[in-house]
Amino acid sequence: MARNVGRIFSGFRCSGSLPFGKTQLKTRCPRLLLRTTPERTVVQALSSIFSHKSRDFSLPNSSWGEEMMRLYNHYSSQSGEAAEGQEDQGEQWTRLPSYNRSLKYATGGVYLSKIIQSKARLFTRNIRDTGAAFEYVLFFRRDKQRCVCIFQAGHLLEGPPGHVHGGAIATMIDTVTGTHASLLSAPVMTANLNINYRSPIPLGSTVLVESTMDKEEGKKTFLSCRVTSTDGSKLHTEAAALFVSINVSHLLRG
Ligand SMILES: CCCCCCCCCCCCCC(=O)SCCNC(=O)CCNC(=O)[C@H](O)C(C)(C)COP(=O)(O)OP(=O)(O)OC[C@H]1O[C@@H](n2cnc3c(N)ncnc32)[C@H](O)[C@@H]1OP(=O)(O)O
Repeated sequence: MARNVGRIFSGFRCSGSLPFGKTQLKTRCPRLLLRTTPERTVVQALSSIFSHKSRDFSLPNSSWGEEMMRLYNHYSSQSGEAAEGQEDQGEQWTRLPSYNRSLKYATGGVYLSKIIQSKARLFTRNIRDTGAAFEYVLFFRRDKQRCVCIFQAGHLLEGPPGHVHGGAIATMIDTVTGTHASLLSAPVMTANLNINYRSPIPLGSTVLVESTMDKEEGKKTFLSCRVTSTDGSKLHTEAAALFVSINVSHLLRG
C-alpha cells in the first residue's frame, strides 16, 4: 500500500502535476527545466513524460476538414520557438500537445484497481475512430492570458438531431478552461461551471472555443469561455468557470 501511494505521488509529481505550475516544476522535477516559460515547460514536460511512441492527438489527421486545417495553419504560423537563451515574451501562440493518458506512472493506485488504472484514458481522446468524436487542438498565448481551441465535432457527439450534444460542448469547455487554468495555477479542479447555450452547433462543423482568464483570488481562478463560429459572427455558447487549486493529496482521499 505504502509503495502504491509513493508511486501515485511520484506519478503526480512527474506527470500529472507537471502541466500545472512552474513553481512545482522547479522544486520537484528540475531535470525538466530546460526552457523558461510555463507553456514551454508544459509542452516539454508533456512530451517527455509520455514515451515517444505516444500519439500527439493535437496534430492534423486525415479527418480534419478544410476549416480545421485552415485555422490550425493560421495559429501554427503565429507560433514558434525562440532561439535557445533568447527571452520569450509570450507574444506567440504555443500549440499544446495532447495525449490520451494523463498519468503514465500512476499505476497500481490506492483506490483504483490496476486494471482500471491501466485502462484509464482521457475522456476526450479515447475514441479510436479518427474524426468520430472530439477533434481539437489548443493554442495558448501567455501575454494575452488566452487559450484558443479549434474544435471539430464528429458524428458520435450528436444530441439534438444533426447537432452537438450539450454535454459534449460542456466537456470541451471544461477541457479548454481546465487546461488554461492548469497553465496558470497549480493543480486545479473544476469547482463551478456555468453554461448558457445560445445557438446549436451543427454536427461536423468546426468552431472556436476561447478561454480568457478573468481573475485569480487565492486558490481560485475564474475564467470565461465562448464558443463561436470560426468567423466569430455566431455565438454558440458562453460559460463562466471556477477552478480551485488543490494539493495532490486531495485526489487520494477517495
Ligand atoms: C496542459 C495541461 C494539460 C492537462 C491535461 C488534462 C487536460 C484535460 C483538462 C480537463 C479538465 C477537467 C477538470 C475536471 O473535470 S475536474 C472534475 C470535476 N470536478 C470535481 O470533481 C471537483 C469536486 N470538488 C472538489 O474536489 C472540491 O470541492 C474543490 C477542489 C473544487 C474545492 O475544494 P474545497 O471545497 O476543499 O475548497 P476550499 O474549501 O479550499 O475553498 C477554496 C475556495 O473555493 C471556494 N469554492 C469551493 N468550491 C466552490 C464552488 N463549487 N463554488 C464556488 N466557490 C467554491 C470556497 O468558497 C473557497 O473560497 P474562499 O473562501 O477562499 O473565498
